[in-house]
Amino acid sequence: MFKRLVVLLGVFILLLSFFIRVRRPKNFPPGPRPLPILGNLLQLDPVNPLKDLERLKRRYGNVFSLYVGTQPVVILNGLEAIREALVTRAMEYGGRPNHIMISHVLQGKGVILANYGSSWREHRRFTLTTLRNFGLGKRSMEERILGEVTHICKELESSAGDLIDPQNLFHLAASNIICSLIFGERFSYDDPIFLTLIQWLQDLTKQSISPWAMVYEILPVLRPLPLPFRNVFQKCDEIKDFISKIVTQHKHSWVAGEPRDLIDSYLDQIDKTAEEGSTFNDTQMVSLLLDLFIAGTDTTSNTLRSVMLHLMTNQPIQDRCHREIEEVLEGRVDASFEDRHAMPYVQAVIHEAQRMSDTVPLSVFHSTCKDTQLQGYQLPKGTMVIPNLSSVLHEEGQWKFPHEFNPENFLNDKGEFVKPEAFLPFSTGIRVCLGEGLARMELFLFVVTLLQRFQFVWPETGGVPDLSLIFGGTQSQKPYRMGVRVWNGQRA
Ligand code: HEM
Repeated sequence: MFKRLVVLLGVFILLLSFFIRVRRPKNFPPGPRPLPILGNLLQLDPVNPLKDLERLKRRYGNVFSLYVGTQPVVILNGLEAIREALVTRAMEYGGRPNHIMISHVLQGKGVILANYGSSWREHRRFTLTTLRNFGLGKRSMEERILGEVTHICKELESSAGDLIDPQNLFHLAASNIICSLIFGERFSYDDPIFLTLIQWLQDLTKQSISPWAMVYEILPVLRPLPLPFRNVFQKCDEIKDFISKIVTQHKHSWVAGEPRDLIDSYLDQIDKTAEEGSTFNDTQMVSLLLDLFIAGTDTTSNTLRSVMLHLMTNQPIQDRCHREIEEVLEGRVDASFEDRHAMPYVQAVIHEAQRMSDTVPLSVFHSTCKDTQLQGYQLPKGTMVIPNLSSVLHEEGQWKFPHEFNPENFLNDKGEFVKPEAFLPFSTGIRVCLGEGLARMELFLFVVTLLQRFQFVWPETGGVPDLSLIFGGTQSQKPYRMGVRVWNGQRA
Protein backbone atom coordinates (compact mmCIF):
# COMPACT_ATOMS: atom_id res chain seq x y z
CA MET A 1 0.00 0.00 0.00
CA PHE A 2 2.85 2.35 0.94
CA LYS A 3 4.64 1.64 -2.37
CA ARG A 4 1.50 2.27 -4.45
CA LEU A 5 0.93 5.54 -2.63
CA VAL A 6 4.53 6.61 -3.32
CA VAL A 7 4.27 5.80 -7.07
CA LEU A 8 0.97 7.70 -7.42
CA LEU A 9 2.37 10.63 -5.51
CA GLY A 10 5.54 10.57 -7.67
CA VAL A 11 3.56 10.84 -10.93
CA PHE A 12 1.37 13.59 -9.52
CA ILE A 13 4.38 15.59 -8.32
CA LEU A 14 6.21 15.23 -11.61
CA LEU A 15 3.22 16.71 -13.42
CA LEU A 16 2.89 19.45 -10.85
CA SER A 17 6.58 20.41 -11.06
CA PHE A 18 6.07 21.53 -14.67
CA PHE A 19 3.65 24.20 -13.45
CA ILE A 20 4.74 25.15 -9.95
CA ARG A 21 8.14 26.44 -8.81
CA VAL A 22 8.78 26.60 -5.06
CA ARG A 23 10.51 29.87 -4.21
CA ARG A 24 12.74 30.42 -1.18
CA PRO A 25 12.09 33.53 0.93
CA LYS A 26 14.28 36.54 0.11
CA ASN A 27 17.93 36.24 1.22
CA PHE A 28 17.20 32.80 2.63
CA PRO A 29 20.12 30.31 2.92
CA PRO A 30 20.75 28.63 -0.46
CA GLY A 31 20.06 24.99 -1.29
CA PRO A 32 18.95 22.59 -4.01
CA ARG A 33 15.81 23.26 -6.00
CA PRO A 34 12.76 21.66 -4.33
CA LEU A 35 9.91 19.77 -5.99
CA PRO A 36 6.32 20.70 -5.20
CA ILE A 37 4.87 18.69 -2.27
CA LEU A 38 7.98 16.53 -1.74
CA GLY A 39 10.47 19.37 -1.46
CA ASN A 40 14.02 17.94 -1.40
CA LEU A 41 13.12 14.61 0.17
CA LEU A 42 14.31 12.68 -2.90
CA GLN A 43 17.79 14.16 -2.41
CA LEU A 44 18.10 12.62 1.05
CA ASP A 45 18.75 8.97 1.79
CA PRO A 46 15.87 8.06 4.16
CA VAL A 47 18.03 5.40 5.84
CA ASN A 48 20.87 7.80 6.63
CA PRO A 49 20.79 11.39 5.35
CA LEU A 50 24.05 12.43 7.08
CA LYS A 51 26.24 11.81 4.02
CA ASP A 52 23.83 13.81 1.85
CA LEU A 53 23.92 16.68 4.32
CA GLU A 54 27.73 16.60 4.19
CA ARG A 55 27.60 16.69 0.38
CA LEU A 56 25.16 19.63 0.40
CA LYS A 57 27.30 21.45 2.97
CA ARG A 58 30.31 21.18 0.66
CA ARG A 59 28.24 22.61 -2.19
CA TYR A 60 26.22 25.37 -0.44
CA GLY A 61 28.27 26.20 2.68
CA ASN A 62 27.78 25.75 6.42
CA VAL A 63 24.31 27.29 6.43
CA PHE A 64 22.02 25.92 3.75
CA SER A 65 18.35 25.12 3.33
CA LEU A 66 16.17 22.24 2.21
CA TYR A 67 12.47 21.71 1.81
CA VAL A 68 10.84 18.90 3.77
CA GLY A 69 7.58 18.76 1.90
CA THR A 70 6.47 22.37 1.66
CA GLN A 71 8.35 23.44 4.80
CA PRO A 72 11.73 25.17 4.46
CA VAL A 73 14.35 23.90 6.87
CA VAL A 74 17.74 25.46 7.58
CA ILE A 75 20.64 23.13 8.35
CA LEU A 76 23.50 24.49 10.47
CA ASN A 77 26.90 22.87 10.13
CA GLY A 78 30.16 23.43 11.97
CA LEU A 79 30.92 25.01 15.34
CA GLU A 80 30.85 28.63 14.20
CA ALA A 81 27.35 28.61 12.67
CA ILE A 82 25.86 26.49 15.46
CA ARG A 83 27.36 28.72 18.14
CA GLU A 84 26.17 31.90 16.46
CA ALA A 85 22.59 30.56 16.34
CA LEU A 86 22.29 28.66 19.62
CA VAL A 87 24.52 30.80 21.85
CA THR A 88 24.92 34.33 20.42
CA ARG A 89 21.29 34.50 19.22
CA ALA A 90 19.98 32.01 21.78
CA MET A 91 16.53 33.57 22.33
CA GLU A 92 15.88 33.89 18.60
CA TYR A 93 16.72 30.23 17.94
CA GLY A 94 15.29 28.73 21.14
CA GLY A 95 11.91 27.63 19.77
CA ARG A 96 10.68 24.22 18.65
CA PRO A 97 8.79 23.43 15.44
CA ASN A 98 5.09 22.78 15.94
CA HIS A 99 4.24 21.18 12.59
CA ILE A 100 6.15 17.87 12.71
CA MET A 101 4.49 14.62 13.76
CA ILE A 102 6.36 14.20 17.05
CA SER A 103 5.32 17.74 18.12
CA HIS A 104 1.72 16.73 17.53
CA VAL A 105 2.24 13.46 19.42
CA LEU A 106 3.75 15.25 22.43
CA GLN A 107 1.36 18.21 21.97
CA GLY A 108 4.14 20.75 22.62
CA LYS A 109 3.89 20.06 26.36
CA GLY A 110 6.60 19.09 28.86
CA VAL A 111 10.10 20.34 28.01
CA ILE A 112 11.67 18.72 24.95
CA LEU A 113 9.22 19.95 22.35
CA ALA A 114 7.67 22.82 24.30
CA ASN A 115 8.07 26.07 22.46
CA TYR A 116 10.20 28.84 23.93
CA GLY A 117 8.05 30.55 26.57
CA SER A 118 7.07 30.59 30.23
CA SER A 119 5.84 26.97 30.45
CA TRP A 120 9.07 25.59 28.94
CA ARG A 121 11.22 27.91 31.10
CA GLU A 122 9.41 27.05 34.35
CA HIS A 123 9.42 23.31 33.67
CA ARG A 124 13.08 23.30 32.70
CA ARG A 125 14.01 25.26 35.84
CA PHE A 126 11.82 23.04 38.04
CA THR A 127 13.38 19.84 36.63
CA LEU A 128 16.96 21.06 37.02
CA THR A 129 16.30 22.20 40.60
CA THR A 130 14.62 18.90 41.45
CA LEU A 131 17.50 16.87 39.97
CA ARG A 132 19.86 18.95 42.08
CA ASN A 133 17.69 18.42 45.20
CA PHE A 134 17.89 14.69 44.57
CA GLY A 135 21.63 14.90 44.61
CA LEU A 136 22.84 15.68 41.10
CA GLY A 137 26.51 16.52 41.52
CA LYS A 138 26.46 15.05 45.02
CA ARG A 139 27.11 11.69 46.66
CA SER A 140 23.43 10.72 46.89
CA MET A 141 23.04 10.68 43.09
CA GLU A 142 26.26 8.70 42.82
CA GLU A 143 24.84 6.13 45.20
CA ARG A 144 21.68 5.87 43.12
CA ILE A 145 23.75 5.26 39.97
CA LEU A 146 26.21 2.90 41.67
CA GLY A 147 23.24 0.94 43.03
CA GLU A 148 22.06 0.35 39.47
CA VAL A 149 25.58 -0.60 38.34
CA THR A 150 25.59 -3.29 41.03
CA HIS A 151 22.62 -4.89 39.28
CA ILE A 152 24.43 -4.76 35.94
CA CYS A 153 27.52 -6.33 37.53
CA LYS A 154 25.39 -9.18 38.90
CA GLU A 155 24.02 -9.88 35.44
CA LEU A 156 27.51 -9.73 33.91
CA GLU A 157 28.93 -12.05 36.58
CA SER A 158 26.30 -14.60 35.71
CA SER A 159 27.36 -14.31 32.05
CA ALA A 160 31.10 -14.52 32.76
CA GLY A 161 32.81 -16.69 30.16
CA ASP A 162 29.85 -16.28 27.81
CA LEU A 163 28.93 -13.83 25.11
CA ILE A 164 26.18 -11.31 25.75
CA ASP A 165 24.41 -8.59 23.81
CA PRO A 166 24.46 -5.66 26.27
CA GLN A 167 21.71 -3.70 24.52
CA ASN A 168 18.82 -4.59 26.82
CA LEU A 169 20.89 -4.53 29.96
CA PHE A 170 22.19 -0.99 29.38
CA HIS A 171 18.79 0.17 28.25
CA LEU A 172 17.04 -1.16 31.34
CA ALA A 173 19.74 0.26 33.62
CA ALA A 174 19.56 3.77 32.09
CA SER A 175 15.78 3.62 32.29
CA ASN A 176 15.87 2.52 35.90
CA ILE A 177 17.90 5.55 36.91
CA ILE A 178 15.19 7.77 35.44
CA CYS A 179 12.50 5.58 37.10
CA SER A 180 14.16 5.88 40.50
CA LEU A 181 14.31 9.66 40.13
CA ILE A 182 10.77 10.20 38.95
CA PHE A 183 8.80 7.26 40.41
CA GLY A 184 11.00 6.68 43.45
CA GLU A 185 11.51 3.02 42.54
CA ARG A 186 13.47 0.86 40.18
CA PHE A 187 12.13 -2.20 38.38
CA SER A 188 13.68 -5.64 38.21
CA TYR A 189 15.18 -6.39 34.77
CA ASP A 190 12.60 -9.11 34.15
CA ASP A 191 9.54 -7.23 35.40
CA PRO A 192 6.97 -7.68 32.59
CA ILE A 193 5.46 -4.22 33.18
CA PHE A 194 8.88 -2.58 32.92
CA LEU A 195 9.73 -4.56 29.79
CA THR A 196 6.43 -3.52 28.18
CA LEU A 197 7.03 0.13 29.02
CA ILE A 198 10.51 0.01 27.50
CA GLN A 199 9.16 -1.70 24.37
CA TRP A 200 6.46 0.98 23.99
CA LEU A 201 9.05 3.72 24.31
CA GLN A 202 11.27 2.09 21.68
CA ASP A 203 8.28 1.72 19.33
CA LEU A 204 7.34 5.33 19.89
CA THR A 205 10.80 6.70 19.06
CA LYS A 206 11.26 4.34 16.08
CA GLN A 207 7.86 5.05 14.51
CA SER A 208 8.16 8.79 14.92
CA ILE A 209 10.98 8.84 12.33
CA SER A 210 9.51 6.17 10.02
CA PRO A 211 8.55 6.81 6.35
CA TRP A 212 4.96 7.10 7.53
CA ALA A 213 6.00 10.06 9.69
CA MET A 214 7.11 11.72 6.43
CA VAL A 215 3.76 10.93 4.79
CA TYR A 216 2.09 12.55 7.81
CA GLU A 217 4.27 15.58 7.31
CA ILE A 218 3.95 16.14 3.59
CA LEU A 219 0.30 15.12 3.10
CA PRO A 220 -1.70 16.64 5.95
CA VAL A 221 -4.96 15.60 4.21
CA LEU A 222 -4.19 11.98 5.14
CA ARG A 223 -3.80 12.67 8.85
CA PRO A 224 -7.35 11.78 9.95
CA LEU A 225 -7.16 8.40 8.14
CA PRO A 226 -6.43 5.17 10.03
CA LEU A 227 -2.90 4.84 8.56
CA PRO A 228 0.10 3.39 10.47
CA PHE A 229 1.13 6.77 11.91
CA ARG A 230 -1.96 6.59 14.14
CA ASN A 231 -0.03 3.87 16.05
CA VAL A 232 2.41 6.48 17.30
CA PHE A 233 -0.40 8.50 18.85
CA GLN A 234 -1.87 5.33 20.32
CA LYS A 235 1.47 4.21 21.81
CA CYS A 236 1.96 7.62 23.33
CA ASP A 237 -1.49 7.49 24.96
CA GLU A 238 -0.71 4.04 26.38
CA ILE A 239 2.53 5.27 27.94
CA LYS A 240 0.79 8.33 29.33
CA ASP A 241 -1.93 6.10 30.85
CA PHE A 242 0.77 4.00 32.50
CA ILE A 243 2.45 7.12 33.92
CA SER A 244 -0.90 8.63 35.01
CA LYS A 245 -1.66 5.51 37.07
CA ILE A 246 1.64 5.90 38.95
CA VAL A 247 0.86 9.61 39.51
CA THR A 248 -2.55 8.65 40.97
CA GLN A 249 -0.88 6.16 43.34
CA HIS A 250 1.52 8.89 44.43
CA LYS A 251 -1.32 11.28 45.21
CA HIS A 252 -2.59 8.80 47.84
CA SER A 253 0.71 8.60 49.70
CA TRP A 254 2.18 12.07 49.01
CA VAL A 255 3.06 14.18 52.06
CA ALA A 256 3.40 17.88 51.18
CA GLY A 257 6.93 19.19 51.62
CA GLU A 258 8.49 15.74 51.92
CA PRO A 259 9.22 14.73 48.33
CA ARG A 260 10.40 11.16 47.71
CA ASP A 261 10.83 11.68 43.97
CA LEU A 262 10.12 14.05 41.08
CA ILE A 263 6.37 13.28 41.07
CA ASP A 264 6.09 14.32 44.75
CA SER A 265 8.11 17.47 44.02
CA TYR A 266 5.78 18.27 41.13
CA LEU A 267 2.71 17.80 43.37
CA ASP A 268 4.33 20.24 45.82
CA GLN A 269 4.91 22.63 42.95
CA ILE A 270 1.24 22.46 41.85
CA ASP A 271 0.30 23.21 45.46
CA LYS A 272 2.69 26.16 45.71
CA THR A 273 1.68 27.71 42.39
CA ALA A 274 -2.06 27.06 42.59
CA GLU A 275 -2.85 30.64 41.61
CA GLU A 276 -4.38 31.41 38.23
CA GLY A 277 -2.09 31.17 35.24
CA SER A 278 0.26 28.53 36.70
CA THR A 279 1.85 26.31 34.08
CA PHE A 280 2.07 23.37 36.52
CA ASN A 281 -0.77 20.89 36.21
CA ASP A 282 -1.44 17.15 35.88
CA THR A 283 -1.29 17.09 32.07
CA GLN A 284 2.03 18.91 32.00
CA MET A 285 3.38 16.61 34.71
CA VAL A 286 2.66 13.47 32.68
CA SER A 287 4.24 15.04 29.59
CA LEU A 288 7.34 16.04 31.55
CA LEU A 289 7.72 12.51 32.97
CA LEU A 290 7.35 11.05 29.48
CA ASP A 291 9.96 13.50 28.18
CA LEU A 292 12.50 12.47 30.78
CA PHE A 293 11.99 8.83 29.81
CA ILE A 294 12.31 9.50 26.11
CA ALA A 295 15.34 11.77 26.50
CA GLY A 296 17.21 9.86 29.17
CA THR A 297 17.07 6.21 28.13
CA ASP A 298 18.16 5.57 24.52
CA THR A 299 20.70 8.38 24.59
CA THR A 300 22.63 7.13 27.59
CA SER A 301 22.38 3.43 26.76
CA ASN A 302 23.41 3.89 23.12
CA THR A 303 26.41 5.94 24.22
CA LEU A 304 27.38 3.22 26.70
CA ARG A 305 27.12 0.55 24.01
CA SER A 306 29.43 2.60 21.84
CA VAL A 307 31.95 3.11 24.64
CA MET A 308 32.04 -0.64 25.32
CA LEU A 309 32.42 -1.49 21.64
CA HIS A 310 35.39 0.87 21.24
CA LEU A 311 37.00 -0.49 24.41
CA MET A 312 36.52 -4.07 23.32
CA THR A 313 38.00 -3.51 19.90
CA ASN A 314 40.98 -1.57 21.32
CA GLN A 315 42.35 -3.89 24.03
CA PRO A 316 45.52 -1.84 24.76
CA ILE A 317 43.31 1.19 25.42
CA GLN A 318 41.02 -0.86 27.67
CA ASP A 319 44.07 -2.19 29.55
CA ARG A 320 45.44 1.29 30.07
CA CYS A 321 42.07 2.47 31.43
CA HIS A 322 41.97 -0.51 33.79
CA ARG A 323 45.47 0.29 35.11
CA GLU A 324 44.57 3.95 35.70
CA ILE A 325 41.37 2.93 37.52
CA GLU A 326 43.30 0.48 39.74
CA GLU A 327 45.93 3.08 40.58
CA VAL A 328 43.38 5.72 41.55
CA LEU A 329 40.86 3.54 43.38
CA GLU A 330 43.52 1.43 45.15
CA GLY A 331 41.06 -1.38 45.83
CA ARG A 332 38.19 0.94 46.78
CA VAL A 333 34.96 -0.70 45.58
CA ASP A 334 32.87 2.38 44.83
CA ALA A 335 34.21 5.03 42.49
CA SER A 336 33.15 8.65 42.89
CA PHE A 337 32.49 11.18 40.13
CA GLU A 338 35.25 13.28 41.74
CA ASP A 339 37.74 10.55 40.78
CA ARG A 340 37.48 11.73 37.19
CA HIS A 341 39.99 14.50 37.93
CA ALA A 342 42.58 11.85 38.75
CA MET A 343 41.76 9.75 35.66
CA PRO A 344 42.63 11.87 32.60
CA TYR A 345 43.04 8.88 30.32
CA VAL A 346 39.72 7.25 31.26
CA GLN A 347 38.03 10.62 30.84
CA ALA A 348 39.61 11.05 27.41
CA VAL A 349 38.49 7.57 26.33
CA ILE A 350 34.89 8.07 27.49
CA HIS A 351 34.65 11.46 25.76
CA GLU A 352 36.26 10.15 22.59
CA ALA A 353 33.87 7.19 22.43
CA GLN A 354 30.98 9.59 23.02
CA ARG A 355 32.23 11.79 20.17
CA MET A 356 32.37 8.78 17.87
CA SER A 357 28.99 7.47 19.06
CA ASP A 358 27.41 10.72 17.78
CA THR A 359 24.24 9.72 19.61
CA VAL A 360 21.94 12.64 18.72
CA PRO A 361 23.38 13.62 15.32
CA LEU A 362 20.83 16.26 14.35
CA SER A 363 20.05 17.44 17.89
CA VAL A 364 16.40 18.14 18.65
CA PHE A 365 15.07 20.44 15.92
CA HIS A 366 14.90 24.15 16.77
CA SER A 367 12.73 26.89 15.37
CA THR A 368 13.16 30.65 15.10
CA CYS A 369 11.01 32.63 17.56
CA LYS A 370 11.17 35.85 15.50
CA ASP A 371 12.53 37.12 12.18
CA THR A 372 16.28 36.81 12.54
CA GLN A 373 19.60 36.48 10.73
CA LEU A 374 22.54 34.14 10.51
CA GLN A 375 25.83 34.64 8.72
CA GLY A 376 24.26 37.31 6.51
CA TYR A 377 21.08 35.35 5.67
CA GLN A 378 17.52 36.25 6.76
CA LEU A 379 15.36 33.63 8.48
CA PRO A 380 11.67 34.42 9.02
CA LYS A 381 9.95 33.64 12.34
CA GLY A 382 8.87 29.98 12.56
CA THR A 383 11.66 28.57 10.35
CA MET A 384 12.69 25.06 11.37
CA VAL A 385 16.43 24.87 12.13
CA ILE A 386 18.45 21.65 12.39
CA PRO A 387 21.79 21.93 14.20
CA ASN A 388 23.95 19.20 12.62
CA LEU A 389 25.89 18.25 15.76
CA SER A 390 27.50 15.40 13.86
CA SER A 391 29.25 17.93 11.60
CA VAL A 392 30.88 19.56 14.64
CA LEU A 393 31.91 16.30 16.29
CA HIS A 394 33.91 15.43 13.15
CA GLU A 395 34.80 18.93 11.97
CA GLU A 396 38.19 19.25 10.36
CA GLY A 397 40.32 21.91 12.06
CA GLN A 398 38.60 21.27 15.42
CA TRP A 399 40.05 17.84 16.14
CA LYS A 400 43.50 16.30 15.93
CA PHE A 401 41.92 13.14 14.49
CA PRO A 402 38.40 14.11 13.32
CA HIS A 403 37.46 10.83 11.66
CA GLU A 404 39.03 8.12 13.79
CA PHE A 405 38.71 6.88 17.36
CA ASN A 406 41.70 8.32 19.19
CA PRO A 407 41.69 9.43 22.85
CA GLU A 408 44.49 11.89 21.96
CA ASN A 409 41.66 14.17 20.78
CA PHE A 410 41.07 14.91 24.48
CA LEU A 411 44.64 14.91 25.81
CA ASN A 412 47.23 17.68 25.68
CA ASP A 413 51.04 17.27 25.38
CA LYS A 414 51.28 16.70 29.14
CA GLY A 415 48.69 13.90 29.07
CA GLU A 416 46.12 16.12 30.78
CA PHE A 417 42.43 15.88 29.89
CA VAL A 418 41.18 18.80 27.78
CA LYS A 419 37.71 19.22 26.31
CA PRO A 420 37.74 20.95 22.91
CA GLU A 421 34.97 23.50 22.31
CA ALA A 422 33.66 21.35 19.45
CA PHE A 423 32.61 18.60 21.88
CA LEU A 424 28.87 19.25 21.55
CA PRO A 425 27.06 15.90 21.89
CA PHE A 426 24.64 17.59 24.31
CA SER A 427 24.24 20.63 22.00
CA THR A 428 24.69 24.12 23.46
CA GLY A 429 22.82 27.30 24.42
CA ILE A 430 19.58 27.70 26.32
CA ARG A 431 18.15 24.36 25.14
CA VAL A 432 21.32 22.39 25.88
CA CYS A 433 20.52 18.88 27.14
CA LEU A 434 18.88 19.17 30.52
CA GLY A 435 20.26 15.78 31.57
CA GLU A 436 23.89 16.46 30.65
CA GLY A 437 25.09 16.43 34.27
CA LEU A 438 23.23 13.21 34.98
CA ALA A 439 24.38 11.53 31.77
CA ARG A 440 28.04 12.45 32.36
CA MET A 441 27.88 11.07 35.87
CA GLU A 442 26.22 7.88 34.67
CA LEU A 443 28.73 7.31 31.88
CA PHE A 444 31.73 7.80 34.16
CA LEU A 445 30.48 5.65 37.03
CA PHE A 446 29.20 2.87 34.75
CA VAL A 447 32.40 2.65 32.73
CA VAL A 448 34.80 2.89 35.69
CA THR A 449 32.93 0.29 37.73
CA LEU A 450 32.60 -2.12 34.83
CA LEU A 451 36.24 -1.81 33.79
CA GLN A 452 37.39 -2.25 37.36
CA ARG A 453 35.59 -5.59 37.62
CA PHE A 454 35.52 -7.03 34.13
CA GLN A 455 37.51 -7.42 30.98
CA PHE A 456 35.48 -7.14 27.80
CA VAL A 457 36.70 -8.96 24.72
CA TRP A 458 35.64 -9.03 21.12
CA PRO A 459 34.56 -12.63 20.44
CA GLU A 460 36.75 -14.71 18.12
CA THR A 461 33.58 -15.70 16.27
CA GLY A 462 32.53 -12.04 15.89
CA GLY A 463 34.33 -11.42 12.57
CA VAL A 464 35.58 -7.94 11.78
CA PRO A 465 33.95 -5.45 14.17
CA ASP A 466 31.42 -3.21 12.43
CA LEU A 467 31.67 0.24 13.96
CA SER A 468 29.19 1.92 11.62
CA LEU A 469 26.11 3.50 13.16
CA ILE A 470 22.40 2.98 12.56
CA PHE A 471 20.99 6.45 11.90
CA GLY A 472 18.01 7.68 13.89
CA GLY A 473 16.80 10.48 16.12
CA THR A 474 19.24 8.72 18.41
CA GLN A 475 21.95 6.78 16.56
CA SER A 476 23.17 3.42 17.76
CA GLN A 477 25.82 0.81 17.08
CA LYS A 478 24.63 -2.30 15.29
CA PRO A 479 23.81 -5.15 17.68
CA TYR A 480 26.96 -6.92 18.86
CA ARG A 481 27.96 -9.51 21.41
CA MET A 482 30.70 -9.06 23.94
CA GLY A 483 32.80 -11.59 25.80
CA VAL A 484 32.82 -10.98 29.56
CA ARG A 485 35.62 -12.10 31.88
CA VAL A 486 35.71 -11.37 35.57
CA TRP A 487 38.88 -9.48 36.39
CA ASN A 488 40.64 -11.39 39.16
CA GLY A 489 44.09 -9.86 39.15
CA GLN A 490 45.26 -11.48 35.94
CA ARG A 491 44.45 -10.39 32.42
CA ALA A 492 43.18 -13.29 30.38
C1 HEM B 1 24.51 10.61 26.54
C2 HEM B 1 23.31 10.99 26.86
C3 HEM B 1 22.57 12.17 26.28
C4 HEM B 1 22.79 12.87 25.12
C5 HEM B 1 23.89 12.65 24.08
C6 HEM B 1 21.77 13.90 25.05
C7 HEM B 1 21.67 14.84 24.03
C8 HEM B 1 20.70 15.81 23.96
C9 HEM B 1 20.58 16.77 22.89
C10 HEM B 1 21.50 16.88 21.68
C11 HEM B 1 19.50 17.55 23.15
C12 HEM B 1 18.93 18.68 22.28
C13 HEM B 1 19.44 20.04 22.72
C14 HEM B 1 18.95 21.14 21.81
O1 HEM B 1 17.78 21.18 21.50
O2 HEM B 1 19.78 21.94 21.34
C15 HEM B 1 18.93 17.09 24.40
C16 HEM B 1 17.82 17.65 24.99
C17 HEM B 1 17.28 17.19 26.18
N1 HEM B 1 17.76 16.17 26.98
FE1 HEM B 1 19.40 15.05 26.61
N2 HEM B 1 20.95 13.79 26.13
C18 HEM B 1 21.41 12.76 26.92
C19 HEM B 1 20.88 12.33 28.12
C20 HEM B 1 19.80 12.88 28.76
C21 HEM B 1 19.27 12.45 30.03
C22 HEM B 1 19.85 11.35 30.92
C23 HEM B 1 18.16 13.21 30.28
C24 HEM B 1 17.22 13.11 31.46
C25 HEM B 1 17.31 13.74 32.54
C26 HEM B 1 18.01 14.14 29.17
C27 HEM B 1 17.02 15.10 29.07
C28 HEM B 1 16.91 16.02 28.04
C29 HEM B 1 15.83 16.99 27.94
C30 HEM B 1 14.64 17.13 28.90
C31 HEM B 1 16.07 17.75 26.78
C32 HEM B 1 15.26 18.91 26.25
C33 HEM B 1 15.85 20.24 26.75
C34 HEM B 1 15.06 21.45 26.29
O3 HEM B 1 14.40 21.40 25.29
O4 HEM B 1 15.13 22.50 26.99
N3 HEM B 1 19.02 13.92 28.27
N4 HEM B 1 19.68 16.03 24.88
